[in-house]
Amino acid sequence: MEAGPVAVALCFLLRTDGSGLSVLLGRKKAGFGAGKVVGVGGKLEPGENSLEAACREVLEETGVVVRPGQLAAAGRIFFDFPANPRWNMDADLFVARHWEGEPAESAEIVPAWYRVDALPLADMWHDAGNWLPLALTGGEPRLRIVLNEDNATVAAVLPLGG
Ligand SMILES: Nc1[nH]c(=O)nc2c1ncn2[C@H]1C[C@H](O)[C@@H](COP(=O)(O)OP(=O)(O)OP(=O)(O)O)O1
Repeated sequence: MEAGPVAVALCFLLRTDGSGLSVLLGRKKAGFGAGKVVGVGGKLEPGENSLEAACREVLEETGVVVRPGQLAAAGRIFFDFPANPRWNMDADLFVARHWEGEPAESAEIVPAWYRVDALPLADMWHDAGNWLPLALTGGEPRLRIVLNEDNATVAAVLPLGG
């Protein structure tokens, strides 16, 4: 029997300053997607919902304290890896404009602020351009991203059914 997708939660901290809207992303130091700039987040632990997982991952990866009530739903993306279905992930996206603390490097990521109108797409997963700008600007994407056999480039972007 094939296992279902792994549930993950991603949380994008957003701030506005003189140069416009910026988002906190992280360069991944190890694990899945190492070397890439990625959203802060990761897999749900048993018994956790995605809001709780998002808050825990923000704390673990950046040291920032954000509470479930400070998150707003920002979409849902199913990362579909037909060549390696064990990597399939069902990601709930959140944004937050309020939190406590300053981001700091952790064992998992090096966090940094990026302008939303100048996202580091060349350093991210190829699919990020298909969903991240929309998610950060209130478009609430609900998409299935189908990866090619190389598990990297995008084969198709489809609406999420159901
Ligand atoms: N195609 C894709 N595009 C993207 O932008 N992010 C993706 C992606 N496929 C997976 N991800 C993200 C979602 C999730 O946050 C992350 C993988 O989860 P984790 O960071 O928890 O995995 P790791 O293997 O590093 O951690 P452990 O759970 O400690 O093993 O990769």
